[in-house]
Amino acid sequence: MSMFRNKMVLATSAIGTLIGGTILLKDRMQGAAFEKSDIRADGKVVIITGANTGIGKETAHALARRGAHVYMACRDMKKCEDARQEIVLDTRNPQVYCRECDLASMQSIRQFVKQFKAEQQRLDILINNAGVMRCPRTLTKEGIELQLGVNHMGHFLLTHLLLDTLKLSAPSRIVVVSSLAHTRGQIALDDLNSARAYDEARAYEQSKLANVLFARELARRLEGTGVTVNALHPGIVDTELMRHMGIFNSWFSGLFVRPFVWPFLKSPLYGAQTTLYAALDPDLEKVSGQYFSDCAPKEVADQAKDDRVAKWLWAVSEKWTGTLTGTAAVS
Ligand SMILES: NC(=O)c1ccc[n+]([C@@H]2O[C@H](COP(=O)([O-])OP(=O)(O)OC[C@H]3O[C@@H](n4cnc5c(N)ncnc54)[C@H](O)[C@@H]3O)[C@@H](O)[C@H]2O)c1
Repeated sequence: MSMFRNKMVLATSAIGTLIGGTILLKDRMQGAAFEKSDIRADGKVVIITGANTGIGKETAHALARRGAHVYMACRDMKKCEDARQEIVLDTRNPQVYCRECDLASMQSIRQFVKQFKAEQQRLDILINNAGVMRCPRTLTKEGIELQLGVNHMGHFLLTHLLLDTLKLSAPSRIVVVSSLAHTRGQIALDDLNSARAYDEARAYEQSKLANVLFARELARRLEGTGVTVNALHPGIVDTELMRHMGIFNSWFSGLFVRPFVWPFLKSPLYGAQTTLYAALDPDLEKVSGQYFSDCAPKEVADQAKDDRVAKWLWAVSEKWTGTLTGTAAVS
């Protein structure tokens, strides 16, 4: 009997140590918090794309708490409204708005900007956050491969249409949520639209590299305007982003993969910290063309420093989004 009791005590303390250790590890893996948490954003007008879930929702929440006027630019109005109500209830800031913006449709983006400009004279912070990862090959309304279309091209058009307002509101900021995945990315100069060959992971990595190339090229073009643009990696964050990756959504993964991966994932709250840092830290007011991770500057991959590719991508993006002509032409 006493041997049985000893075994029980041993097993209980082993389980306790395992749980305690896992929680401690999880805590350590959350990464840096944006330290200047008392910084207010009262009256600042902010647009956040993909603000109804994950990192975008936490970013919207934190900015609303700091007093900003937050425009949640989302595709799904029902989910957006649910998130908005949660944020307003918690922050008591009524200046949080849901607006439809499907980044897979140029017409939707143009309509969003038209409505926004009819309501607001200024824009202090634009946060290009929305993203889709490793989905099966799908096309946007204009025929652009979805990951490139939403993660890069849609944001390219959105930013372009808002530049005049951002310049008038200077000092103002553009924050581009990229990813560490850009380090594995290559821009397929001969098959940008993945028409000949499609690989879900490669298309995501290409789109995230495009984010960094875009941020750096735009920063160069905006020199002297008072509008800054920086890109970032939010960390590996526990969000719905992996919804298309079957391995992470099966019962098998729920039982045998997730428990082991969970301690190493940031919560969405911590995933939003580097975005908040880039959007609000006063020390970054004149910093542009940089890349951040864990609330600190970080070197980008060599292929993200290739100015010739950045210029090529810029020219193609202008053509495919119709920023010069008003009519998108994908080829
Ligand atoms: N989660 C991570 O580990 C991680 C790592 C690196 C980078 N990122 C980047 O962080 C950003 C936010 O991702 P998340 O992790 O919060 O994922 P998420 O899936 O929770 O959020 C993505 C948001 O983008 C929106 N979105 C998708 N397609 C859209 C479209 N056509 N139009 C408008 N909105 C659209 C979704 O509705 C959602 O609100 C993405 O750009 C992602 O690439 C995430």
